Amino acid sequence: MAEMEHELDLLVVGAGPTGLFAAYYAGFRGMSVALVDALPEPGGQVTAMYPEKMIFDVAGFPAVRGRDLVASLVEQAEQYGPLFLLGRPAVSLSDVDDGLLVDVGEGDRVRARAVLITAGIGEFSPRPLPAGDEWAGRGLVHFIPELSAHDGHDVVVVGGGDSAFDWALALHPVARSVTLVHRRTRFRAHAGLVSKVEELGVPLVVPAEVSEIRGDERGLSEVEIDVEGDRRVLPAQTVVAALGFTADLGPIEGWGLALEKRSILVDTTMRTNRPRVYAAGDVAAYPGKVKLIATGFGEAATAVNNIAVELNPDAHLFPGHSTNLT
Ligand SMILES: Cc1cc2nc3c(=O)[nH]c(=O)nc-3n(C[C@H](O)[C@H](O)[C@H](O)COP(=O)(O)OP(=O)(O)OC[C@H]3O[C@@H](n4cnc5c(N)ncnc54)[C@H](O)[C@@H]3O)c2cc1C
Repeated sequence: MAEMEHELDLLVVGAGPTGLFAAYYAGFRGMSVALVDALPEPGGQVTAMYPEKMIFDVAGFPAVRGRDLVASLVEQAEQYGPLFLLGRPAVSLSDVDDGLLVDVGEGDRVRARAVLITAGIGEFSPRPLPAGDEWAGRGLVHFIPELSAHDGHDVVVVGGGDSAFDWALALHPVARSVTLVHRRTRFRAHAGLVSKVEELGVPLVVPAEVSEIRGDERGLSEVEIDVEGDRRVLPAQTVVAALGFTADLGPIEGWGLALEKRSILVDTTMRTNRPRVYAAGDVAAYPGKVKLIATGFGEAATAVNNIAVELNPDAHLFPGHSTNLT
């Protein structure tokens, strides 16, 4: 495929809650914007780790399910038609005339007048399932963007933490069967969550390890597990390897930014030490920082309004009230 170069006012690196809200805000301020994320789905930590959990501390929502919050953020951002580049890591950052050039993999680049890094805790890599990671994308998944894709499936969930039990709970109403397999007899998951899954009658097979995944070109069809030396075969069209994620700022650490531990130092305008490069959300550090969704939203607005002035010195820092749009 031909390599592409996109040219925009603002590139947002990371489509988690902070990046999504920043994309909305940049559109509201009249900027053209692209969002790049290494994950194939937007929503950052919320989508990857707790889409089914209720969140109670997002302003205006007494309770909101993770996936619903992400869907609303996407809908809000889409009003201004941002370009989504998903499943693409931002690899390098270099200065060019009047802006910055970011390599987003596969030879594609984004030329932007400013860059806002909302990379959270970095790129996630799921911990692999040793006995079958070659089935990834063919029935083996590490997280589930759309529950209905597993409608009527026999599902084997592997893991013993909160996410494994969250997936078992979420899949139970749609799947034909759900079985949870864990290599230890004790679970790291919250006891209340374990009880809920037990009450649903989901078999918890412990101590057991997946020894082989089998199937054909259409996808996987069964999972062989080793239960203390006994081999058992479970039918499965989906295996959820909920073994956790490792997160790493990766290439961003080499972008010449002032860092503190694994975060990017910013001033009160969210500006980093590199011209026209800003940071917000979990990845941004300053004294007194609190890493929460609510904080990221405020920082996104601060960053984008300051970027608006940096790109157009005649613009006002205060954006006006969104209520004036109607
Ligand atoms: C289990 C759990 C429960 C939580 N519960 C709550 C809660 O109740 N309330 C609350 O306020 N917060 C909660 N949090 C924290 C909250 O999820 C984070 O504060 C929030 O997700 C931060 O959003 P963000 O957009 O800044 O970063 P993230 O959500 O981390 O998103 C960053 C995105 O950047 C992408 N990225 C990173 N590096 C690159 C790169 N080089 N190129 C392309 N993309 C890249 C990542 O793939 C990711 O999608 C919880 C977190 C966890 C793990």
